Amino acid sequence: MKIIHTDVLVIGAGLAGLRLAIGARRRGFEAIILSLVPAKRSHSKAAQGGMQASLGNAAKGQGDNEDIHFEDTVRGSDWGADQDVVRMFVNTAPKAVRELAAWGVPWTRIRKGDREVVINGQKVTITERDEAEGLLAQRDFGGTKKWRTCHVGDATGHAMLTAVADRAIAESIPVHERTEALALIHENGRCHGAVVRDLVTGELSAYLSRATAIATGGAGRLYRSTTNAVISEGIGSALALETGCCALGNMEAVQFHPTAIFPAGILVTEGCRGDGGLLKDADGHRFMPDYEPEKKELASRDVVSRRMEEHIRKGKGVHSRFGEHLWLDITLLGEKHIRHNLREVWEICHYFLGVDPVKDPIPVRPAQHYTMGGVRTRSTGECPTMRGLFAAGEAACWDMHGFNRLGGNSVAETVVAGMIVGETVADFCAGAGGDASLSPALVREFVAREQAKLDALTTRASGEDASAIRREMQELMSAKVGIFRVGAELDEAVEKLQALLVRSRSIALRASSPGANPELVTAYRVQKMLKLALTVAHGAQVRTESRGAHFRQDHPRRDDAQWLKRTLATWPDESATLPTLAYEALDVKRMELPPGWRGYGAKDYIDHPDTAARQAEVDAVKSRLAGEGRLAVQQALLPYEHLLPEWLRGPNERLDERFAAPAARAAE
Ligand SMILES: Cc1cc2nc3c(=O)[nH]c(=O)nc-3n(C[C@H](O)[C@H](O)[C@H](O)COP(=O)(O)OP(=O)(O)OC[C@H]3O[C@@H](n4cnc5c(N)ncnc54)[C@H](O)[C@@H]3O)c2cc1C
Repeated sequence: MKIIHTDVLVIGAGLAGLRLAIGARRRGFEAIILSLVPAKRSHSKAAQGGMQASLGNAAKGQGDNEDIHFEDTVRGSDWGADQDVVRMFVNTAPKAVRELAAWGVPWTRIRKGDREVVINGQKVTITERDEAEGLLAQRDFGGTKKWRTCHVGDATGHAMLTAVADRAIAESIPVHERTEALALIHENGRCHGAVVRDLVTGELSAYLSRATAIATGGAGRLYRSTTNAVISEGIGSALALETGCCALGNMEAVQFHPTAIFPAGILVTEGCRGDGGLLKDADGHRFMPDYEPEKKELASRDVVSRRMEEHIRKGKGVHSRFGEHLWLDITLLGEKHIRHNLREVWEICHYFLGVDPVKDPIPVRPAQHYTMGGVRTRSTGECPTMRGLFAAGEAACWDMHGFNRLGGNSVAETVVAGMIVGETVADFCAGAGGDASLSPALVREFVAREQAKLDALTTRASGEDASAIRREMQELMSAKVGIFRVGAELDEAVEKLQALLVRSRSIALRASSPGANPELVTAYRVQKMLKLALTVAHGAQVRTESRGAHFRQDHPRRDDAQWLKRTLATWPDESATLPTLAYEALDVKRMELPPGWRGYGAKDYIDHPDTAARQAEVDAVKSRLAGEGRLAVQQALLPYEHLLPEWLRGPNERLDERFAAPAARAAE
């Protein structure tokens, strides 16, 4: 048995895993990163539209700051987010975007003077300030009050991942690609690393580490229709779940993106609507202003996706041989803008659809896009119930997005979380927590257990078909645990998923090769995916309210009185067919932004009993400190800086502040 030792084992080589490993390496610790694919093929590469950071450079972003980004994110989350984490995030995002610029990300820059843009369907001229010439540009995105999304055309993830992966190479961090973590090695609430399968040879090894971090991305492939890559199967989250003691947070919070190309499910970025694209129905009518007069196409994703499906249900969808869809019309942006700022969109439409978006509308319908839930951690990234285990990025629930993530906040989260959690991991390795004694027998036992599971699959003479089970799971999730949910259908979904899980325990293969064998991979992954699917469906079944992306037709109101809490799902034991659910209350008395109306979507919610008192306190602090500037008010309401590593504390500089009169600056 091969045993590999390292200080830090990072499972996942997307933006979050790479940035986390760089942080630990810079503090002097050895790190190894595992990845199913070469690092630069990780799913982060697919991010198109951009990264939110409140720089306030662009004319339409003027006046932006951390407070506005904070409010947008908390409202976007439908008050599900941890406000400490959101504060840490909004303060660090501008630093992260600048770090990436220094690492070579060719951010789209501002050119001073007049330029024509499309706002609310109209061509408008805006003037970029002289002093902003050459600074990072921002575009508009959904659910935001300011233009805040920094981007590299519409290939932002590509540029970011290339730069961060190159930085990891420069820091001499090895990526063991085409390897897959199958199980965490743990004992008495202490993680010691993972059992890892070589996807080419099939050989199992033990990777032993002082600290282990899960950064394995989302679980989109639980659904049939998703914008996610084929490797986004949520396996890292399942590894934590299978320990029996780590919880997954808010798994029922699943995002559906409004503009997936129909029927392929490939994403066209929110940047299309941010730049002025319109949603239209079968009659060519722009319908979003009818539902959302304030934010129109740029309400948050959960709201727009629901409105689109509602409109299709009213008979306004476009009929095609694959089913119904709506149109995304970006023709009004003009060829120059599309070929320059939305080049990937043009190419995707051209090559995958045979549609020229310069001249023709794009067929779209919402599809699964993002996993808000994940491995529950503290605000600094460590798992509260397993020492030595950490998580970051889409696989984690630390919990920045609550029940709905804003566009552009995910790639920003990956690098910010990498910066913060990388420090937590390094602190852990440097402190007493980094020492752990481990018996060789335990390692042998974990490896043998995984080998036995694989052997059972490759030697069983007859049994269930792994691909068929997986397809049934995906169909079920899309049909019954989608955008609109209802109790009876969720009951049915849970029951059928349980039956599929039982069937998956007797899968037999046609190809029994223990090495490179896609059928074997499907077989062992689907067993884990079904457990995840059950955390989603059962969480949705029990949560009898609507919040963000979790919408119950039979319970359409947000109910803060009963449900202002985070779902924690654990898996009791290998024979179980249902997760155990527990709940963690969110503390309204500490909230900087107490629950209220989001500014879009339904205005109909049940208040938490503490909301009115906390709102009165917040108002009193704001009026008492009115003359002392926003930072003083913020500190009084929710002190969070102690949670950040020292080098990430402190305010961010902005153009407005640099050019402001000294008196005004002091007040800031
Ligand atoms: C089409 C698309 C466009 C998007 N555009 C944007 C955007 O414009 N702005 C934005 O903010 N967000 C966007 N997002 C979301 C964002 O891209 C992702 O949430 C984010 O990049 C996830 O990064 P990550 O590092 O957490 O995971 P990933 O980049 O998904 O990386 C996961 C890594 O884990 C590895 N892995 C998985 N399982 C295992 C295992 N068992 N063992 C070993 N390795 C494993 C994989 O190989 C991979 O290296 C988009 C998402 C999609 C689908």
